[in-house]
Amino acid sequence: MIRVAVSGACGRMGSKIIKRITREDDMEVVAAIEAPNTPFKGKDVGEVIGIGTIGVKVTGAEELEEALRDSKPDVVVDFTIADAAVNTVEKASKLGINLVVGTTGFSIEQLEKIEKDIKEGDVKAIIAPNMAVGVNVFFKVLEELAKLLPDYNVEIMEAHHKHKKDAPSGTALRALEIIAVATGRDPDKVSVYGRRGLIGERSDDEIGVHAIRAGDIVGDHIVLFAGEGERLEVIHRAHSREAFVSGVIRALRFIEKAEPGKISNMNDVLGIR
Ligand SMILES: NC(=O)C1=CN([C@@H]2O[C@H](COP(=O)(O)OP(=O)(O)OC[C@H]3O[C@@H](n4cnc5c(N)ncnc54)[C@H](O)[C@@H]3O)[C@@H](O)[C@H]2O)C=CC1
Ligand SMILES: O=C(O)C1=N[C@H](C(=O)O)C[C@H](O)C1
Repeated sequence: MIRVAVSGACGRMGSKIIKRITREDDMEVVAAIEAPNTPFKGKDVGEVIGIGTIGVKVTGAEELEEALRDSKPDVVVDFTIADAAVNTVEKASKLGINLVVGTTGFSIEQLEKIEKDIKEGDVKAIIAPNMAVGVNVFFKVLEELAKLLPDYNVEIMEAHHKHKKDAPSGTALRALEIIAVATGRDPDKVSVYGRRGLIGERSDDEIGVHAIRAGDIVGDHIVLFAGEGERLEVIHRAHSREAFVSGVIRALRFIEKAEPGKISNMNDVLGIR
């Protein structure tokens, strides 16, 4: 049995991950962590997320370390916000617990800390801005297209629900990085986030990144490669969060095979080279 602690347990992703784990026969939820001083503290997480009692009480993140020590999970899954995920990684690494992190919106400094904690703790970790199988194939396609069409103008567009806190999405930023690196460009130097005013002509080097927030859009990513007289568009649309949840379940089954002290990604889980 894979013993799983879920941080962000009552959120859009955390609640669906818990629901799915309760239906799998090789894994179980042993801890449910929520924001500090959560009103759900002490309530059964199954009751809170509408699946009935599962015997796991919600704990506030102020007691994260204690909760992890007591529940002894094999893996902590984190779908929260960047600051919270940094803390989850720190505590889990210190206790030698493996990690699956889907949270996005990290700063460079936060990513450096995460990397350092995982290395020092020598734990296994899978961190990916998008766990959907299709998106990870989409990344591979983008890398190939960028090499095949190096002179084409690239624009990245993403659309998400109105509740999403970070922008652009972690997936759009990963797409930017993949395309820039594949064509020998520095993503930080060539990215242009939205455009406004009398900004002049577009340079050939730049990569535009645009974020839409509206209603209940689960997650769309569109990358266009435009040349003279034509354009090629690659589109991934998540219809349901189950696409991400399925990826999390695969990551949970893979993690024992991951390299300790290092951050693995969904390519490692899915065997994409
Ligand atoms: N990698 C992937 O495939 C996906 C990644 N995401 C990312 O996952 C994150 C969460 O997304 P949603 O579930 O839509 O957000 P949400 O806002 O519905 O859920 C986040 C949950 O974390 C809780 N939380 C806040 N601070 C906390 C703390 N210190 N400790 C524990 N819990 C805390 C909140 O109360 C909330 O219940 C975002 O960064 C999002 O971009 C979302 C979908 C797929
Ligand atoms: O917040 C979301 O919802 C999502 N976030 C991830 C991201 O930032 O890329 C992945 C997915 O698109 C849904």
